[in-house]
Amino acid sequence: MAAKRVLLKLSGESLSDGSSSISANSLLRTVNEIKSAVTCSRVQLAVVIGAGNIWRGACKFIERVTADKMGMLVTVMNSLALSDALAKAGMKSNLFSANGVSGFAENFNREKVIRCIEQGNTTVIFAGGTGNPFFTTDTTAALRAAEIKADMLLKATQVDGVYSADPKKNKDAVKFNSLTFKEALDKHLKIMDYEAFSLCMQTNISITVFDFYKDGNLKKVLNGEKVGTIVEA
Ligand SMILES: Nc1ncnc2c1ncn2[C@@H]1O[C@H](COP(=O)(O)OP(=O)(O)OP(=O)(O)O)[C@@H](O)[C@H]1O
Ligand SMILES: O=c1ccn([C@@H]2O[C@H](COP(=O)(O)O)[C@@H](O)[C@H]2O)c(=O)[nH]1
Repeated sequence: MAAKRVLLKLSGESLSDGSSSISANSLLRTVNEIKSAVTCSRVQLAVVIGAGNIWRGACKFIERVTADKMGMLVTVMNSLALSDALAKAGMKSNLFSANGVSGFAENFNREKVIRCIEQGNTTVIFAGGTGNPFFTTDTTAALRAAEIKADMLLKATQVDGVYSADPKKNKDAVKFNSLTFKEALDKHLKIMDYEAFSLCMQTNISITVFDFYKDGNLKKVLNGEKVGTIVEA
């Protein structure tokens, strides 16, 4: 059976314990979840990590474009942390960044990335967002998934799937086991932004939204078990 090519979107919070933005324990847990999942399944893994643990891109004294650049830079920091923690756990990774962050990461180059993924035995990490302001790392994940022709996008988050409304704000929200891209877009479900859903719809890459904080869930998703919510055509 051919290896599945998977784009895993981690939130910045996966590196944080709440009191410190990047905590050793959270990094270790995240890496252990990845390691135990990839060692038990045939998978070519690429990762995009958000910046919500450090920067959310808003401040009245900072222009939106500047704030967005800061957010993209934070994803470089988080990616560097993840890359080192993977290395400590004995896992190889290759870090590519949008825009030049010379000396910190290699520039994103699609052909090189695909060669790297095909050689296997590495986790490719995409830093620096799309390289453009006004976007998010969810959209980055959808974009990179399309560029590398991923089979699926996994959104690792703090909720156990897609709900009719934000379950953290609405106790009556109802969970979907599955839904179509069109439904997700029409219902304005804010678990991911419009651009990310729309790009995955155009490229026919399914999205699985699952609770990353339940131990073993990533492994279950990669092994094809029904976890979370799947959004597909
Ligand atoms: N319809 C919905 N179904 C499920 N969750 C939803 C929905 N609408 C909004 N949410 C919220 O979306 C959040 C998604 O968070 P996500 O994992 O993207 O973290 P983030 O804060 O954006 O991370 P980062 O900025 O680091 O990428 C969930 O915590 C959830 O509360
Ligand atoms: O392509 C991109 C990606 C991200 N940004 C900015 O970075 C922050 C952090 O990303 P999250 O997805 O919210 O974790 C985002 O809010 C934007 O400000 C960007 O401009 N372009």
